This record gives sequence, C-alpha cells and structure tokens, in this order.
Amino acid sequence: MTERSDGQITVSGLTKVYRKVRAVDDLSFTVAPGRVTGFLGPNGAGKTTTLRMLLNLVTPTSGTATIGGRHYADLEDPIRAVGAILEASGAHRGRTGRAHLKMLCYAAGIPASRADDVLNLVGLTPAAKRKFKGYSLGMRQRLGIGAALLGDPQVLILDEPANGLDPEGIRWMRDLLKGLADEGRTVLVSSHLLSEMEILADDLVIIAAGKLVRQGTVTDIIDSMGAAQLRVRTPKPDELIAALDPATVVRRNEDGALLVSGVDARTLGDRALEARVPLYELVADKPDLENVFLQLTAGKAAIR
Ligand SMILES: Nc1ncnc2c1ncn2[C@@H]1O[C@H](COP(=O)(O)OP(=O)(O)OP(=O)(O)O)[C@@H](O)[C@H]1O
Repeated sequence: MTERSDGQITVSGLTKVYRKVRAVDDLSFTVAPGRVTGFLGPNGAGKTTTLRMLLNLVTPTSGTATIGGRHYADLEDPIRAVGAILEASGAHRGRTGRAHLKMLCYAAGIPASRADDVLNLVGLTPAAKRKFKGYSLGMRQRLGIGAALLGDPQVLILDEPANGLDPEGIRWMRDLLKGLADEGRTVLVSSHLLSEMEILADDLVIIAAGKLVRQGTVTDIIDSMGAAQLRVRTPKPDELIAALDPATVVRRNEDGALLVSGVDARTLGDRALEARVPLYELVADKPDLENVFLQLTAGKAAIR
C-alpha cells in the first residue's frame, strides 16, 4: 500500500476562513514518518481546524493537506492508513469498551479479535466488559486511542490525547507514541502540555493566529532562541516589570522568583538600577520549551 511506504503529511498554503476569522492562514509544513511531531499553538491558533482539514472533516478555503501525497478523501483504505482522535472519544453509554471496539472492527471490515489486542495495548483489558458510561475521562481517552489504532495505521493524528490522563497515563502514552514512531509511523500530536512535549516530541510545528511560527526539531527550536531565560529575585516585582520593555515576557515562579525572557541580564540590571528596584538574584537559566513557546507566540492574538 502506498500510504504505508510514505506516511508524510504535507500541508501547503492551507487556509480556512470562517465568516469573521482566518482560523488557518496560508499554513505550510511537513510531518515526517518515524518521528513524533508536536503541534503547538495558543488557544484558538487553528490547530483543531488544521487537523480537521487533514481528515476531510472541514473543507479548506484554499490550499491542500495530504497524507502520503493524497487527500484523505482519496485514500483507498482510510482506517488502515490513518488513525485519529479529535476529542475524548464518544461511544454508546450503555455499550462496553470491548463491544464498542468490536462494532468499529465490524464497520471497518477488521477481524473482531483485533478489539482485544487493542484493549490490551491501551491497558483497558481489566475494564473491557464495563460500560462506557462508567469510564473515567482517562479511560475514555484510552478507548479513543484504541479505536484510532484498530486499523494498525501508518499515520496517527491525535488532538490533545493526554487530556484527562493522570501522570502514569501520560507516561504510558509517551511510551506508546514513541514506540509507534520507532516502528516508522507518522505521529502528529497536539498538546498544551509543553514540558511533556519537550520529552515526547522529536519535531515541532508551532502556529499562532493561524500562521506558522516555527518548524524544526525540538532541540533546534530551543537552541534557536539562544538567549537564556533570566531568573530574578526582587522585593519589588511589579516595579521591575513596569520598568521593562512591554515585549519582555515575565512569569512568576512558584518560589517567588521572576522568570524573564526577551531581555539580557545587563539591560535588566540597568533598568532595575534606573527604577531604583533592588535585585537579590539575577541568573541566566537554559531556556525550556515553555519559555521558548511563550517568546515565539508573545503578542500574537490568540483568542480571535
Ligand atoms: N466552525 C467554526 N465557525 C466559526 N469559527 C470557528 C469554527 N471553528 C473554529 N473557529 C475559529 O477558528 C479559530 C481557530 O480555532 P481552533 O479550534 O482551530 O483553534 P485551536 O488551536 O485548536 O484552539 P484550542 O487550543 O483552544 O483548542 C478560533 O478563532 C475559532 O473560534
């Protein structure tokens, strides 16, 4: 099957205009097989709309989105080519997880025995005979991932798959997705959990306000921001923030320190002196993905 040999996702000039908003705006990027690619953006950036266009659930205003060189609608055997979860999976409330997956197998012409394999894969075997209405959010999420895997697809497209998972569930999913990528599959996953993405993803596509902000490996993107984040301690944080350029990104750390990016230590020290703000600590930390993400998307309208 051609989809198996080439699971590259290619988005080219993709645009979706709703009445009032350009949800996706001339977006182009590629997603390679054999890697986990994180799809990141602030709320309302256009991630879900992009994924829905890839899956032929929303019609683009212009541009194209293809999987292995084909539009989703033209795939010969879509369930074996692409598995997707777009939100916590739905199922008939009175049906068991096992019956739900068997029904999907039947509908897709997949042997029913695959349902049990997949339940095992997603850790739901002990709950296989319980009804969906009694499933927790994390269990529903696992069932959704199971449904996406039924066709043993070359490409996986997952919108916020970690939603509702506890820390152990998140680690389980990380291992599962990394394993699937190691088998040569294409794994595209959107998430707001930046520290998790930093561990999980090989590559990133970052968008804001419908446009591409950055594409590359996690390491390259973090390194490209070069300037380290500053950790600052002062008894007058509000005065210090007021003395800094408005484009500077400041986060308040739980331990009371300020994490500042977009300004170098010397400038910050000078500004503090001018504003007569005492500094008790001024240290440069290596930037993390959260910090880089905030810098890259700062000032780009999110909720539109
Ligand atoms: N069916 C629709 N009709 C009108 N506007 C829409 C529709 N779907 C999405 N939008 C708008 O398009 C923009 C992008 O939405 P989208 O859901 O794709 O963003 P997102 O990046 O997935 O956001 P989040 O991280 O909050 O889930 C938003 O401004 C949203 O309000």
